[in-house]
Amino acid sequence: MHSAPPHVLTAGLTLLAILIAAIAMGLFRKPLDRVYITGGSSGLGRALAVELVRRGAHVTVVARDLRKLEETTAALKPLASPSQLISHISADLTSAESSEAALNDAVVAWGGKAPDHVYLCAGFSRPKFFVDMDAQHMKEGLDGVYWVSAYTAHAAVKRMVAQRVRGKIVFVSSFLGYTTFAGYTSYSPGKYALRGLADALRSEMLLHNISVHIFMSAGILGPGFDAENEHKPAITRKIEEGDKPDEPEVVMRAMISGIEKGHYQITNLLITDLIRVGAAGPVPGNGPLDFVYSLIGGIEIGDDLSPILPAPTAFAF
Ligand SMILES: NC(=O)C1=CN([C@@H]2O[C@H](COP(=O)(O)OP(=O)(O)OC[C@H]3O[C@@H](n4cnc5c(N)ncnc54)[C@H](OP(=O)(O)O)[C@@H]3O)[C@@H](O)[C@H]2O)C=CC1
Ligand SMILES: CCCCCCCCCCCCCCCC(=O)[C@@H](N)CO
Repeated sequence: MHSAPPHVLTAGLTLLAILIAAIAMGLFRKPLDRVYITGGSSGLGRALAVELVRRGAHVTVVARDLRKLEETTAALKPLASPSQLISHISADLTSAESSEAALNDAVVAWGGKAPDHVYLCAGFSRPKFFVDMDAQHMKEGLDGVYWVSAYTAHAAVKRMVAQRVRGKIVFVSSFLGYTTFAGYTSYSPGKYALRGLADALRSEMLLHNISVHIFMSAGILGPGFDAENEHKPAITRKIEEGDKPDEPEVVMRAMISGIEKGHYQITNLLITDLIRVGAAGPVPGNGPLDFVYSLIGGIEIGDDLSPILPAPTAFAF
């Protein structure tokens, strides 16, 4: 019977003690994800902030209204452990300068490190007939739907690539970024444009190990939806009866589940999938069911919405 000589035992025990101490000090722990959420003070963005704080990330939310932001971080902090950094930044993201400044502010808390997850949830919608709007309304549409995300994506990608941070950029477009109808002449252009940006960026970011996703959501209940409904033309309302909007938490789960499945274009409604397979272009699909969708989605409906509308179409303009 051989037993280990005492000096080997001592060395082994010392190594073990060092290992236990290192684990206790968190030396082998993966650093927490640094998450940047635009539009994080309301609706989908806020639901996402809550979820990602619960999952243990550092979370910074960005929006304009400081009061809503303060209220949001006050609700987030009790969900976080002491090591998680929770903060907010007030900025109007429709300008390139303030978008870059907001991101610069955010990274200070992370020791200058770029975010590894960027969620672009900010956006708004004011449905109106084209004939009734002025040039200012048209411009605000593109600013508040396209530029509000494009500038932040640009600032974030520059930092992430420079620092070789692998991560994710997630755009939030809409069902109305594939197809559209009366009432959305100031909204759909920006949501289509986001898809054009994301499609090209997805391809470029393969070179940098950054995955790009775009969420083509159906209706989301909440303050944004209430505001758009105040002035929504009756025909717009009527066409939308084909969609039952969901609570932000439900929509947020569909978005996260799409990301986890590795989907590039994420959907949360069957009609969106039918339209996606016809409209998506040269980007990855979501699996074998896409073929089935394309058979149904290929049926031409033109301007006759009767197969999908719940009632005969008598519109009050
Ligand atoms: N609601 C719906 O039915 C649908 C919505 N979407 C899209 O999903 C996203 C979330 O929608 P929803 O949950 O309704 O959002 P909400 O309207 O509830 O919240 C919008 C958020 O974006 C912020 N925001 C808006 N404009 C700016 C700006 N210029 N600069 C900085 N922050 C801004 C708002 O804060 P603040 O005003 O303080 O700046 C708020 O935090 C949007 O992009 C929307 O277009 C897609 C499909 C359906
Ligand atoms: C030409 C083809 C027409 C087919 C119509 C069928 C069903 C209607 C589904 C409408 C879903 C709208 C969800 C997105 C809403 C949105 O993004 C805004 N609420 C913005 O906030």
